Amino acid sequence: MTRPESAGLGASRLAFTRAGRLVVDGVDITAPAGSVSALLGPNGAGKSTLLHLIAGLDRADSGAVHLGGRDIGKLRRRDRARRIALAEQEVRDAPNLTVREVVALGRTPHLGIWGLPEARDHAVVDRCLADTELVAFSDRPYDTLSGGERQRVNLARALAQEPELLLLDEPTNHLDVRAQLGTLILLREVAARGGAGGGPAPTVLAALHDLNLAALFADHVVVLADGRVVASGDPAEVLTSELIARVWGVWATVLEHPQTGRPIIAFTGLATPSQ
Ligand SMILES: Nc1ncnc2c1ncn2[C@@H]1O[C@H](COP(=O)(O)OP(=O)(O)OP(=O)(O)O)[C@@H](O)[C@H]1O
Repeated sequence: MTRPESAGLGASRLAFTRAGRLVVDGVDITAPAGSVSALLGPNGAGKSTLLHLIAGLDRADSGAVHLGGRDIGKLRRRDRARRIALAEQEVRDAPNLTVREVVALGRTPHLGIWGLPEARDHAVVDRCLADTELVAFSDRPYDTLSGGERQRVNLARALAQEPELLLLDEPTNHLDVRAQLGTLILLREVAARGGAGGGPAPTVLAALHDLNLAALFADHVVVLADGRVVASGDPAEVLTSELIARVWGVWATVLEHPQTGRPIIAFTGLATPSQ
Protein backbone atom coordinates (compact mmCIF):
# COMPACT_ATOMS: atom_id res chain seq x y z
CA MET A 1 0.00 0.00 0.00
CA THR A 2 1.19 3.56 -0.71
CA ARG A 3 2.50 5.19 2.45
CA PRO A 4 0.63 8.43 3.15
CA GLU A 5 2.99 11.35 2.40
CA SER A 6 3.60 13.34 5.57
CA ALA A 7 3.43 16.57 3.51
CA GLY A 8 1.61 16.02 0.26
CA LEU A 9 -0.85 13.64 -1.33
CA GLY A 10 -1.05 9.90 -0.89
CA ALA A 11 -3.96 8.09 -2.52
CA SER A 12 -3.97 4.34 -2.08
CA ARG A 13 -5.96 1.60 -3.77
CA LEU A 14 -8.81 3.87 -4.79
CA ALA A 15 -11.70 2.12 -6.50
CA PHE A 16 -15.03 3.43 -7.73
CA THR A 17 -17.89 1.76 -9.58
CA ARG A 18 -20.29 3.61 -11.83
CA ALA A 19 -23.33 2.05 -13.46
CA GLY A 20 -22.00 -1.39 -12.50
CA ARG A 21 -18.57 -0.75 -14.07
CA LEU A 22 -15.29 -0.25 -12.24
CA VAL A 23 -14.17 3.15 -13.61
CA VAL A 24 -11.36 3.67 -11.06
CA ASP A 25 -9.58 0.44 -10.32
CA GLY A 26 -7.03 0.28 -7.51
CA VAL A 27 -5.29 3.61 -8.11
CA ASP A 28 -2.22 4.64 -6.09
CA ILE A 29 -0.82 8.17 -6.39
CA THR A 30 1.86 9.80 -4.26
CA ALA A 31 2.93 13.42 -4.73
CA PRO A 32 4.98 15.61 -2.39
CA ALA A 33 3.95 19.13 -1.37
CA GLY A 34 5.31 21.70 -3.80
CA SER A 35 5.26 19.30 -6.76
CA VAL A 36 3.31 19.45 -10.02
CA SER A 37 1.88 16.18 -11.32
CA ALA A 38 -0.03 15.62 -14.55
CA LEU A 39 -2.83 13.07 -14.76
CA LEU A 40 -2.90 11.77 -18.33
CA GLY A 41 -5.03 9.30 -20.23
CA PRO A 42 -7.44 8.98 -23.13
CA ASN A 43 -11.09 10.10 -23.04
CA GLY A 44 -13.04 8.04 -20.54
CA ALA A 45 -9.91 6.77 -18.73
CA GLY A 46 -11.30 7.96 -15.38
CA LYS A 47 -9.35 11.20 -14.78
CA SER A 48 -12.31 13.39 -13.75
CA THR A 49 -13.76 10.61 -11.62
CA LEU A 50 -10.43 10.18 -9.86
CA LEU A 51 -10.11 13.93 -9.22
CA HIS A 52 -13.58 13.89 -7.64
CA LEU A 53 -12.61 10.98 -5.38
CA ILE A 54 -9.38 12.69 -4.32
CA ALA A 55 -11.29 15.93 -3.68
CA GLY A 56 -13.69 14.02 -1.46
CA LEU A 57 -16.68 15.01 -3.62
CA ASP A 58 -17.47 11.35 -4.31
CA ARG A 59 -16.81 8.56 -1.85
CA ALA A 60 -14.59 5.76 -3.10
CA ASP A 61 -15.85 2.18 -2.78
CA SER A 62 -12.49 1.37 -1.22
CA GLY A 63 -9.09 2.92 -0.62
CA ALA A 64 -8.08 6.12 1.10
CA VAL A 65 -6.72 9.60 0.39
CA HIS A 66 -4.24 11.19 2.78
CA LEU A 67 -3.22 14.83 2.67
CA GLY A 68 -0.42 15.96 4.94
CA GLY A 69 -0.70 12.55 6.60
CA ARG A 70 -4.43 13.01 7.40
CA ASP A 71 -7.23 10.89 5.99
CA ILE A 72 -9.42 13.35 4.05
CA GLY A 73 -12.45 11.09 4.54
CA LYS A 74 -12.24 11.97 8.24
CA LEU A 75 -12.01 15.74 7.78
CA ARG A 76 -15.01 17.98 8.34
CA ARG A 77 -16.44 19.47 5.15
CA ARG A 78 -15.23 22.98 5.92
CA ASP A 79 -11.77 21.77 6.83
CA ARG A 80 -11.62 19.80 3.59
CA ALA A 81 -12.76 22.88 1.65
CA ARG A 82 -9.92 24.89 3.19
CA ARG A 83 -7.35 22.31 2.21
CA ILE A 84 -8.49 21.06 -1.19
CA ALA A 85 -9.53 23.04 -4.28
CA LEU A 86 -10.84 21.46 -7.46
CA ALA A 87 -10.94 23.71 -10.54
CA GLU A 88 -13.39 22.21 -12.96
CA GLN A 89 -14.21 23.41 -16.43
CA GLU A 90 -17.52 25.01 -15.55
CA VAL A 91 -18.45 26.98 -12.46
CA ARG A 92 -22.05 26.00 -11.86
CA ASP A 93 -22.78 28.16 -8.82
CA ALA A 94 -22.12 31.60 -10.33
CA PRO A 95 -25.43 32.96 -11.67
CA ASN A 96 -25.25 36.76 -12.02
CA LEU A 97 -21.89 37.03 -10.27
CA THR A 98 -19.06 39.22 -11.48
CA VAL A 99 -15.61 37.77 -12.11
CA ARG A 100 -14.35 39.24 -8.84
CA GLU A 101 -17.28 37.74 -6.91
CA VAL A 102 -16.63 34.29 -8.42
CA VAL A 103 -12.95 34.47 -7.47
CA ALA A 104 -13.90 35.65 -3.97
CA LEU A 105 -15.97 32.45 -3.55
CA GLY A 106 -12.61 30.74 -3.15
CA ARG A 107 -12.21 32.55 0.18
CA THR A 108 -15.52 31.22 1.59
CA PRO A 109 -14.04 28.33 3.63
CA HIS A 110 -11.57 30.75 5.26
CA LEU A 111 -14.08 33.39 6.40
CA GLY A 112 -14.96 33.83 10.06
CA ILE A 113 -18.34 33.12 11.64
CA TRP A 114 -19.90 36.32 10.26
CA GLY A 115 -18.84 35.35 6.76
CA LEU A 116 -17.27 38.75 6.14
CA PRO A 117 -14.05 39.04 4.16
CA GLU A 118 -11.14 40.82 5.81
CA ALA A 119 -8.32 42.87 4.27
CA ARG A 120 -6.25 39.72 3.73
CA ASP A 121 -9.11 38.03 1.83
CA HIS A 122 -9.43 41.06 -0.48
CA ALA A 123 -5.68 41.07 -1.00
CA VAL A 124 -5.63 37.38 -1.94
CA VAL A 125 -8.44 37.94 -4.47
CA ASP A 126 -6.56 40.94 -5.94
CA ARG A 127 -3.40 38.89 -6.30
CA CYS A 128 -5.21 35.94 -7.92
CA LEU A 129 -6.96 38.26 -10.41
CA ALA A 130 -3.60 39.79 -11.27
CA ASP A 131 -1.81 36.41 -11.53
CA THR A 132 -4.41 35.16 -14.02
CA GLU A 133 -4.44 38.47 -15.99
CA LEU A 134 -8.08 39.08 -15.12
CA VAL A 135 -7.92 42.51 -13.50
CA ALA A 136 -9.58 44.17 -16.51
CA PHE A 137 -12.41 41.61 -16.28
CA SER A 138 -13.09 42.06 -12.55
CA ASP A 139 -16.51 43.72 -12.92
CA ARG A 140 -17.71 41.71 -15.91
CA PRO A 141 -20.56 39.23 -15.30
CA TYR A 142 -19.03 35.73 -15.34
CA ASP A 143 -21.84 34.53 -17.65
CA THR A 144 -20.69 36.93 -20.40
CA LEU A 145 -17.12 35.58 -20.63
CA SER A 146 -15.67 33.40 -23.37
CA GLY A 147 -14.73 29.78 -22.63
CA GLY A 148 -11.05 30.62 -22.21
CA GLU A 149 -11.77 33.62 -19.98
CA ARG A 150 -14.01 31.48 -17.76
CA GLN A 151 -11.29 28.86 -17.54
CA ARG A 152 -8.93 31.51 -16.11
CA VAL A 153 -11.58 32.62 -13.60
CA ASN A 154 -11.98 29.01 -12.45
CA LEU A 155 -8.23 28.83 -11.90
CA ALA A 156 -8.20 32.16 -10.03
CA ARG A 157 -11.01 30.98 -7.74
CA ALA A 158 -9.15 27.76 -6.90
CA LEU A 159 -5.94 29.74 -6.24
CA ALA A 160 -7.87 32.13 -3.96
CA GLN A 161 -8.68 29.14 -1.80
CA GLU A 162 -4.93 28.79 -1.02
CA PRO A 163 -5.31 25.03 -0.77
CA GLU A 164 -2.79 22.40 0.30
CA LEU A 165 -3.97 20.30 -2.63
CA LEU A 166 -4.81 21.98 -5.93
CA LEU A 167 -6.67 19.71 -8.34
CA LEU A 168 -7.41 20.88 -11.87
CA ASP A 169 -9.51 19.22 -14.54
CA GLU A 170 -8.12 20.16 -17.95
CA PRO A 171 -7.10 23.70 -16.91
CA THR A 172 -5.78 24.51 -20.39
CA ASN A 173 -8.94 23.58 -22.26
CA HIS A 174 -10.25 26.53 -24.38
CA LEU A 175 -7.03 28.49 -23.81
CA ASP A 176 -4.90 30.04 -26.53
CA VAL A 177 -1.24 29.04 -26.57
CA ARG A 178 -0.07 32.01 -24.48
CA ALA A 179 -2.75 31.40 -21.86
CA GLN A 180 -1.88 27.67 -21.80
CA LEU A 181 1.76 28.42 -21.08
CA GLY A 182 0.78 31.16 -18.63
CA THR A 183 -1.40 28.71 -16.71
CA LEU A 184 1.29 26.05 -16.40
CA ILE A 185 3.97 28.61 -15.51
CA LEU A 186 1.66 30.02 -12.82
CA LEU A 187 0.95 26.55 -11.43
CA ARG A 188 4.69 25.89 -11.18
CA GLU A 189 5.21 29.24 -9.45
CA VAL A 190 2.40 28.64 -6.95
CA ALA A 191 3.71 25.14 -6.18
CA ALA A 192 7.12 26.67 -5.46
CA ARG A 193 6.14 29.84 -3.59
CA GLY A 194 2.83 28.92 -1.90
CA GLY A 195 -0.55 30.64 -1.95
CA ALA A 196 -1.19 34.29 -2.87
CA GLY A 197 -1.48 35.43 0.75
CA GLY A 198 1.36 33.33 2.15
CA GLY A 199 -0.59 30.04 2.12
CA PRO A 200 1.20 26.66 1.97
CA ALA A 201 3.06 25.39 -1.11
CA PRO A 202 0.39 23.14 -2.54
CA THR A 203 0.58 19.75 -4.17
CA VAL A 204 -0.70 20.30 -7.73
CA LEU A 205 -2.41 17.53 -9.71
CA ALA A 206 -3.82 18.48 -13.11
CA ALA A 207 -5.64 16.31 -15.64
CA LEU A 208 -4.20 17.27 -19.02
CA HIS A 209 -4.70 16.11 -22.60
CA ASP A 210 -1.67 17.92 -23.98
CA LEU A 211 1.25 15.52 -23.53
CA ASN A 212 3.78 18.18 -24.55
CA LEU A 213 2.61 20.59 -21.84
CA ALA A 214 2.75 17.75 -19.33
CA ALA A 215 6.26 16.82 -20.49
CA LEU A 216 7.41 20.43 -20.21
CA PHE A 217 5.93 21.37 -16.83
CA ALA A 218 5.21 18.28 -14.73
CA ASP A 219 7.65 16.82 -12.22
CA HIS A 220 5.73 13.60 -12.40
CA VAL A 221 3.13 12.09 -14.75
CA VAL A 222 0.49 9.48 -13.96
CA VAL A 223 -0.99 7.68 -16.97
CA LEU A 224 -4.45 6.24 -16.53
CA ALA A 225 -6.19 3.81 -18.91
CA ASP A 226 -9.48 2.06 -18.19
CA GLY A 227 -9.36 3.31 -14.61
CA ARG A 228 -5.90 1.88 -13.86
CA VAL A 229 -2.49 3.48 -13.52
CA VAL A 230 -0.49 1.98 -16.38
CA ALA A 231 2.65 4.05 -15.83
CA SER A 232 3.89 6.83 -13.56
CA GLY A 233 7.10 8.71 -12.95
CA ASP A 234 9.43 11.17 -14.64
CA PRO A 235 7.86 12.38 -17.93
CA ALA A 236 11.04 11.56 -19.88
CA GLU A 237 10.94 7.96 -18.69
CA VAL A 238 7.19 7.43 -18.97
CA LEU A 239 6.26 9.17 -22.23
CA THR A 240 7.83 6.75 -24.70
CA SER A 241 6.61 6.04 -28.24
CA GLU A 242 5.67 2.54 -27.15
CA LEU A 243 3.51 3.72 -24.24
CA ILE A 244 1.84 6.43 -26.33
CA ALA A 245 0.94 3.88 -29.03
CA ARG A 246 -0.37 1.40 -26.48
CA VAL A 247 -2.41 3.84 -24.40
CA TRP A 248 -3.59 6.45 -26.95
CA GLY A 249 -3.41 4.40 -30.13
CA VAL A 250 -1.27 6.94 -31.99
CA TRP A 251 2.23 6.83 -33.43
CA ALA A 252 4.58 9.43 -32.07
CA THR A 253 8.25 10.27 -32.28
CA VAL A 254 9.65 11.39 -28.95
CA LEU A 255 12.60 13.78 -29.16
CA GLU A 256 14.63 15.62 -26.56
CA HIS A 257 14.25 19.38 -26.55
CA PRO A 258 17.71 20.90 -27.18
CA GLN A 259 17.21 23.65 -24.58
CA THR A 260 14.97 22.21 -21.87
CA GLY A 261 16.04 18.57 -22.17
CA ARG A 262 12.36 17.68 -21.80
CA PRO A 263 10.59 15.30 -24.20
CA ILE A 264 8.90 16.74 -27.30
CA ILE A 265 6.21 14.50 -28.71
CA ALA A 266 5.56 14.72 -32.45
CA PHE A 267 2.46 12.77 -33.46
CA THR A 268 2.63 11.05 -36.83
CA GLY A 269 -0.54 8.98 -37.24
CA LEU A 270 -3.05 6.54 -35.83
CA ALA A 271 -1.69 3.27 -34.55
CA THR A 272 -5.05 1.61 -34.08
CA PRO A 273 -8.35 2.01 -35.96
CA SER A 274 -10.89 4.28 -34.21
CA GLN A 275 -13.42 2.40 -32.07
N1 LIG B 1 -22.79 9.74 -14.82
C1 LIG B 1 -22.19 8.68 -15.37
N2 LIG B 1 -22.85 7.51 -15.52
C2 LIG B 1 -22.24 6.41 -16.06
N3 LIG B 1 -20.95 6.41 -16.47
C3 LIG B 1 -20.26 7.54 -16.34
C4 LIG B 1 -20.83 8.73 -15.78
N4 LIG B 1 -19.89 9.70 -15.78
C5 LIG B 1 -18.77 9.15 -16.32
N5 LIG B 1 -19.00 7.86 -16.65
C6 LIG B 1 -18.03 6.92 -17.25
O1 LIG B 1 -16.93 6.80 -16.36
C7 LIG B 1 -15.73 6.63 -17.12
C8 LIG B 1 -14.70 7.62 -16.65
O2 LIG B 1 -15.17 8.94 -16.99
P1 LIG B 1 -14.30 10.23 -16.68
O3 LIG B 1 -15.16 11.41 -16.97
O4 LIG B 1 -13.74 10.10 -15.33
O5 LIG B 1 -13.14 10.09 -17.76
P2 LIG B 1 -12.02 11.15 -18.18
O6 LIG B 1 -10.74 10.41 -18.22
O7 LIG B 1 -12.12 12.36 -17.32
O8 LIG B 1 -12.48 11.47 -19.66
P3 LIG B 1 -12.32 12.79 -20.59
O9 LIG B 1 -10.86 12.86 -20.98
O10 LIG B 1 -13.17 12.43 -21.77
O11 LIG B 1 -12.80 13.99 -19.84
C9 LIG B 1 -16.12 6.79 -18.59
O12 LIG B 1 -16.23 5.52 -19.16
C10 LIG B 1 -17.47 7.47 -18.55
O13 LIG B 1 -18.26 7.09 -19.66
